[in-house]
Amino acid sequence: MHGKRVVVIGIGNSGGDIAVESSKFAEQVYMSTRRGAWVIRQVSDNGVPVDMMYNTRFVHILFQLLPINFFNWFGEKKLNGMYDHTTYALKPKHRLFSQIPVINDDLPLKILSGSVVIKSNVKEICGSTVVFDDGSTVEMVDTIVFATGYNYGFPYLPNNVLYKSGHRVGLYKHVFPPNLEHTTLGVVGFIHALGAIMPQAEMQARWVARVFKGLKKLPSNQTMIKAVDKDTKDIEKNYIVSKLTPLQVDFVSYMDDIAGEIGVRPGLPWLFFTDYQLFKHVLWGPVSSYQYRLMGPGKWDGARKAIFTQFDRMYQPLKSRKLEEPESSITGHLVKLSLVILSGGAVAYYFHTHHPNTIPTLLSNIRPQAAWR
Ligand SMILES: NC(=O)C1=CN([C@@H]2O[C@H](COP(=O)(O)OP(=O)(O)OC[C@H]3O[C@@H](n4cnc5c(N)ncnc54)[C@H](OP(=O)(O)O)[C@@H]3O)[C@@H](O)[C@H]2O)C=CC1
Repeated sequence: MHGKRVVVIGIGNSGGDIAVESSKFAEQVYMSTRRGAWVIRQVSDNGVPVDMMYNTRFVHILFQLLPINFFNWFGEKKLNGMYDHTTYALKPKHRLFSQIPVINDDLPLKILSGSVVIKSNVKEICGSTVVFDDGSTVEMVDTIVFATGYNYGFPYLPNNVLYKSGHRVGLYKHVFPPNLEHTTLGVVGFIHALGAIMPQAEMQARWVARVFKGLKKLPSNQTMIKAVDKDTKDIEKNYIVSKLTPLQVDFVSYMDDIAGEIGVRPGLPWLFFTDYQLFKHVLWGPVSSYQYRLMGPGKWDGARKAIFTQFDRMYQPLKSRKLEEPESSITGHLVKLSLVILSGGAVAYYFHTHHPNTIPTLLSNIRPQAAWR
């Protein structure tokens, strides 16, 4: 890419990475998008990694209680507060939580400094000239990168193994083909969520191991097929599922769901009464793999301590210069607590009056499991 004029087509996470990296050496990078994208940062408020900040049970409960449009509005406002997506020519046609966002801390800076220029969709390519939908052109282009996504397929499997559910390869809970006579195949890592793949793949692998060992039975083929189709319908309610983006799951719901299969899902009410300090960490802290090692098969005695110290480990590399720690303010804590109690009360009251079944259903979903009681 050194000294080249580059056009990157597609503004997914591949396109974002390629544009940013090549802009360090290229003469000029252009990035073409047909519908734009929301660009989010990995480093969130106070420098906390975005998944440590938002992949928490508290946020997850709010997502279940409040309408998705509220989170779209809130998230888009926060993102535009950092860099206005219209000014940066990024503003997409879709809402924040209906597509995979581009996670890229550097892209806005590259756009601001002019080393990456956002363009509309490509209309045609004439020799070394690229013509865009809005009539503008870029001349003397050396390299065009098609960062236009993947086709997902299993060409090495017999057709009868695959069950299609809309755009998705229909796997029971994204792992088991639902129409096999015997459970001899499990697919691990074939999902996408706003969270790291490693803990999700680990959870799937733990389930697969138990099924293959005969410790856990799968439901009948018909039940699995029904569940696959329901899952596809559910995700399509708020998310644009296409052949390019068929793998989406909700991080916490999915982790808890598979954990339920294994018998390792932590129950909040149970923790509240038996270990309040741990309850607070499990409710407010990131849903990391440690939470699924507290009890049940695969229990790890170090899990509780690991949960309490996960932020220490994250901050450790930053402690490269000794500074005085700021004192925590009691008033700040009290204000935060009152806000939480007030908003929690308001939300609970609203749902109690408008949707009387929601709260009992939610509580029954987060109850402790028999496997580890
Ligand atoms: N660091 C990481 O964790 C990374 C993760 N990934 C992941 O890999 C997966 C694939 O990502 P990626 O390769 O970016 O692919 P995506 O499918 O996410 O994005 C493809 C992009 O190409 C555009 N596109 C597709 N077809 C056309 C076309 N015919 N004409 C014009 N534009 C087109 C799409 O536009 P439109 O939206 O309009 O359809 C979209 O902007 C994703 O899950 C992604 O998150 C990828 C890179 C890095």
